[in-house]
Amino acid sequence: MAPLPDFEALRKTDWTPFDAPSLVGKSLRFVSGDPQGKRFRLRYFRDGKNDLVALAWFGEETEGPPGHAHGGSMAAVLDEVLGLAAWAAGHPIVVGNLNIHFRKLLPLESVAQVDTEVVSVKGRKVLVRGRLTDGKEGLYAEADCLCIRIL
Ligand SMILES: CCCCC/C=C\C/C=C\C/C=C\C/C=C\CCCC(=O)SCCNC(=O)CCNC(=O)[C@H](O)C(C)(C)COP(=O)(O)OP(=O)(O)OC[C@H]1O[C@@H](n2cnc3c(N)ncnc32)[C@H](O)[C@@H]1OP(=O)(O)O
Repeated sequence: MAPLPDFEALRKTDWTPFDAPSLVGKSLRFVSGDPQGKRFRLRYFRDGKNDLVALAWFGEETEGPPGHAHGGSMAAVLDEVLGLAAWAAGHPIVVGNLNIHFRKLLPLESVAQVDTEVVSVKGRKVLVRGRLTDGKEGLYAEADCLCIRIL
């Protein structure tokens, strides 16, 4: 069996844990609902700038290209994390448009980092930008997520 992800080792010292269900309820099951699952395992934090950040483990069941994550699995993670970033910034939204550039294959059984930033708020439209990386120089994907306020 593959080694379990060591989230604590990857967590930066100025990150504080973020409790997603207490903000948006327990319906976020597709991506982050099973912290011990074989597909995804996610942990949420706020970083030193108060932006939402996620550590996301891509298990073997996310496979697309041999040995690597399916693009749809990366899209699912980005959809949830960037939408949740808007909620965490005080905007009750759904995702209207998610535009992803896939830059590099993401190896299975590895933990990736998703950094987020709310870049603009115009009326009901909240634009969130995200980067899915290896936590260092390696960029797997970057995305712009247009969120629309529903409340
Ligand atoms: C019945 C259940 C509702 C329950 C809600 C309760 C809880 C909230 C739900 C989820 C939150 C939970 C956790 C959040 C964390 C992660 C989220 C996961 C992300 C998702 O997985 S979430 C599911 C996927 N998501 C959808 O399933 C959306 C389906 N869709 C719609 O629900 C509508 O389509 C909507 C609301 C998007 C817009 O509809 P609408 O009628 O309210 O607004 P309208 O069309 O007037 O647009 C207003 C202005 O936004 C611009 N605009 C709209 N859509 C655009 C687009 N696609 N591209 C570019 N611009 C767009 C217009 O151009 C206009 O711009 P302007 O004002 O400048 O003219």
